[in-house]
Amino acid sequence: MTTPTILDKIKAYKLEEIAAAKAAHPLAEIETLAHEAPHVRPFSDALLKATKTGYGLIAEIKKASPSKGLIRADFDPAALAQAYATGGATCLSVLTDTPSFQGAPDYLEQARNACDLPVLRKDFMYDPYQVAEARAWGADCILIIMASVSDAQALELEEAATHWGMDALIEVHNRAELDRANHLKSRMIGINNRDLNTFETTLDTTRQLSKFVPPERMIVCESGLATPEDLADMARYGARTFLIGETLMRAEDVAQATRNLLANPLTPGGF
Ligand SMILES: O=C(O)c1ccccc1NCC(=O)[C@H](O)[C@H](O)COP(=O)(O)O
Repeated sequence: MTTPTILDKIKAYKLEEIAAAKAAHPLAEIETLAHEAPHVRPFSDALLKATKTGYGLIAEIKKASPSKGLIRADFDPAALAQAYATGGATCLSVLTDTPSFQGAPDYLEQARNACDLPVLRKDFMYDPYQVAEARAWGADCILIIMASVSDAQALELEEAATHWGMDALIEVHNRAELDRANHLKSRMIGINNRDLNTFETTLDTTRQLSKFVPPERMIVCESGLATPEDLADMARYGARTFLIGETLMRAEDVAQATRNLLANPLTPGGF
C-alpha cells in the first residue's frame, strides 16, 4: 500500500466535512443563502484591468499552512483586508480550510466586508455544494486544484461557479495538469510553484510551464514569491498576475509591504 500524500489526507477529511455539512444544512438551504448573498464582484475582470497599468495581485489571508505551521499569530482578517486594499492589492484570497490552514468561513466574510476587493475562497473543492457554500459566504471566485480532482469533477465545479456568476482559478503544477486545464473554459490558469505533496517550491515551475499556457489565458503565478525582482522575473515569462501569501503575511506593515512588492512593474500592458 502507498503512503497517503498530504493531498490524499486533505481530501479524506474534506469529504467527511462535506457530508457533515450537507447533513446539517441541505443544499436547498445553502442555495437560498447563496441567492441572498451580496452581488458578485468581478474577479478576473479586476485582474485584467490591473494588468493594463501594472501587476494584478491576489493577496492571501493565510494564518498557517502545512509547510510552514503558524505564519501570523496577530491575525485579524478585516484589518489585513484593509491593509491589502490600501497597499494596492487587486483581489483577496482567503483560506477557509480549518484543519490544515487554521482558516474559517467567517474570515472570508470579515475580509470581504472590510473592503471592496473581490474574494477567492481558497480551499480544496470537490463538490458543487462547496461552490454554493462559497457564494453564500460572499466569495466571488473558487479554486480548482487539478492535482486533487478528476476531469469530470473539475468540469462540474467550473459549471457550478459559472452558475453562480463566479470565476474559477484553475491551478496546475505540471504539464499533464495544464493540458487537462486547457480543456476547461476558465480564463485564469494558476501555475503553483509549490508541489503540494512535497512542498518543494521553485519559480522554475512557472519558467517551464508558462510557454504552454495559451495566449488568451491569464497566468496567475502562485507561491514562493518574495521580492519585486521575483515578480519582474516572472513577468518575463508572461505572468502579470500573482498570488502571494506568506511574504505579505509575515510583514509588520502589510500595506507598505504590498506597495513595495508592486512597485516598478515590468512592461505593463495585459497578459
Ligand atoms: O502552503 C502550503 O503549505 C500548502 C500545502 C498544501 C496544499 C496547499 C498549500 N498552499 C496553498 C498555496 O498554494 C499557497 O497558499 C498560495 O499559493 C500562496 O503561497 P505563498 O505565497 O508561498 O504563501
